[in-house]
Amino acid sequence: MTQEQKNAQLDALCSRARILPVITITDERHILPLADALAAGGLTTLEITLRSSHGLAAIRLLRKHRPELCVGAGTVLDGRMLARVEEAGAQFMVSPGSTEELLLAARDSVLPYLPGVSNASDIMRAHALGYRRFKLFPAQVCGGVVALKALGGPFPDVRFCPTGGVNDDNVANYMAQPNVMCVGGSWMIEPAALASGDWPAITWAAARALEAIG
Ligand SMILES: O=C(O)C(=O)C[C@H](O)[C@H](O)COP(=O)(O)O
Repeated sequence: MTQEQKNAQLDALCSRARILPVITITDERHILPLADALAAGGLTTLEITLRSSHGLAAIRLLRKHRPELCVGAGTVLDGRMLARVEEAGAQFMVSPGSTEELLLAARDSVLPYLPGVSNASDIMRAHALGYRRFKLFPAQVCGGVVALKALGGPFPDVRFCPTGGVNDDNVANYMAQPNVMCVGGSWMIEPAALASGDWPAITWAAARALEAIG
């Protein structure tokens, strides 16, 4: 698959998702009810991070039992992790930053990949390899909407998924930027709700996040 085709795949995936919940599983028993709670609130494209040891198992479980969801892998840090998420059945990959190793390995993968960038140099390195779609991370720290406006000048063909510090108060402003295709974040998964298994609260927070972008 060409890089252009993967960019088109990412466009379709991100515009369908609008908000990409970033999920770190700390207890295997949370996997299905958490995914169901988010889906009930309208969030059906999920990024499962490999921050915890349950990440790969969660991707496998969701692909097997929730085929209607779109399940990607986050925190993919190197080629070895990339191979594992492919094998687990992930439908897309995301990383917080980018390395040449990962950018090259992901070009050979069938999976669409959103490399993380935080500045113009990061974008230029990946741009030279054909990448046009990025995770801006950590978005708020990188300058948020002001940074997105500034990056739109030199990179008119680039679109972003800002992640890191996005919340109900700023999400609409992010989504209003012409170079934003979707946003990512964990704000709708409140730790207290997760710990107590308050799934309706998570459904409500997911729906509220979507409502915030209209
Ligand atoms: O784990 C990764 O691979 C990351 O890149 C980090 C996450 O995307 C952010 O931690 C989400 O940001 P918050 O919504 O502010 O929690």
